[in-house]
Amino acid sequence: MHMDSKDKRIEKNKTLHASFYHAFQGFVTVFKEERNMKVHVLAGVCAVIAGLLFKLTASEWLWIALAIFVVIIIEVINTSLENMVDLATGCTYHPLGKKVKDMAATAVLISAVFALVVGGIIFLPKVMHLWK
Ligand SMILES: Nc1ncnc2c1ncn2[C@@H]1O[C@H](COP(=O)(O)OP(=O)(O)OP(=O)(O)O)[C@@H](O)[C@H]1O
Repeated sequence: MHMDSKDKRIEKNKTLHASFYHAFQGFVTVFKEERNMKVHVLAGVCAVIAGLLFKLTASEWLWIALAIFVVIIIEVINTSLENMVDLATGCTYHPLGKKVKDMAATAVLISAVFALVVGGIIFLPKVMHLWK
């Protein structure tokens, strides 16, 4: 959970470039530190490849894109909350820390189920059709 950044400044971003740079750094940190994020990104890449192979319609692509982005956004928020809990508790046990982390994990789980449902509705009939 420890992040050793060379960038120690704490003032507000002064340029759009700096805002984008720090937002990108946030994504890189979640990707490096959270195994689940790697799984989500891999699943998203697989869905995009499958979408290209099955030549999805525009509305099907919109649902797939929504599912991919929702899961990734919730995972970023989950990781952010986990870090906040560790910061607030000093990585010691606290019942409220447990509540926050468990609820954030629930949000990730619900978003992943949503993505599975969307993927199932779009891809399952196409896969069944291939087998016929
Ligand atoms: N400071 C704490 N106080 C109380 N319980 C905690 C605390 N830190 C972690 N836990 C418990 O351990 C679980 C796992 O916490 P951890 O920080 O390892 O999350 P994680 O394994 O990275 O979760 P996820 O798989 O959602 O990314 C939490 O859901 C919570 O139940």
